[in-house]
Amino acid sequence: MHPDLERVLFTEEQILARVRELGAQLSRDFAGRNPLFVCILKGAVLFMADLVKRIDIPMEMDFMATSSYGESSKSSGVVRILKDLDRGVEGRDVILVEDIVDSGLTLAHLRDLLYHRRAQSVTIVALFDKPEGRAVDIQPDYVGFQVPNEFIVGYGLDFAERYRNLPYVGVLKREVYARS
Ligand SMILES: O=P(O)(O)OC[C@H]1O[C@H](OP(=O)(O)OP(=O)(O)O)[C@H](O)[C@@H]1O
Ligand code: HPA
Ligand SMILES: [Mg+2]
Repeated sequence: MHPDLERVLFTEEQILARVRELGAQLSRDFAGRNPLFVCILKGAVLFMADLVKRIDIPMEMDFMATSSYGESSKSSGVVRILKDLDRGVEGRDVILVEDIVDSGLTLAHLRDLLYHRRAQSVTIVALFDKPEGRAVDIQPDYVGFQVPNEFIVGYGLDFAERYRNLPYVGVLKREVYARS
C-alpha cells in the first residue's frame, strides 16, 4: 500500500470485477441505441478504458475535461470546462462516465449542458458514489461502489494531480491533505 494512504477501500481485482458487471449491464440496457460514452477527464480515464472493453454493442467515445477541485480536497464550486466534446450530441443517447459523484456539482452542470444541447438522453455511470458529500440533488443511474465521506485517491482519482496511477483505491491520510 502507498505510504500516504490510511487504508485500501477497493483492490484492483474488486474494481475490475465490478467494472465488468457494469459493462455487461450497460451493453444489455443500450443494445440498438449506439450510445455515446463521454469520459470526464481526467479522473475517469482509467474507469473509461476498462469499461469500454466490456461493452459489446456498437458505441462511440468522446472526451470532456473539467476541473473544480484543483489543488484542494474541497470543490471550488465552479466547474470549469477545459476541453469540450469534439462533436454535437443532438439526438444522441449520452452516457457520462465519471469516477466519482461527491458534491454532485460537476455532473449536475454537465447533465444540464448536454440537455441544453438537445441530447436525447443523459445517463450517469459513476464508479464511486459519496452520497454524504452532496451539495445538489443528483443521483447516478449506475454506481460501482458507495464510499464513505472521506477523500479517496487511486484508479484515476487524484489529490493535487498525484496518485491517479494507483491500480487500487484508498483513503488518503488526513495529514497529507492538511499540510498543503
Ligand atoms: O461531485 P463533485 O464534487 O463535482 O466531484 C466529482 C468531480 O471531481 C473530480 O474532478 P476534478 O475537478 O478534481 O478534476 P479531475 O478529474 O481532473 O481530477 C472527479 O473526477 C469528478 O469529476
Ligand atoms: O474523494 C475524492 N477524491 C478525489 N477526487 C475527488 N473529487 C471529488 N471527490 C473526490
Ligand atoms: Mg481531481
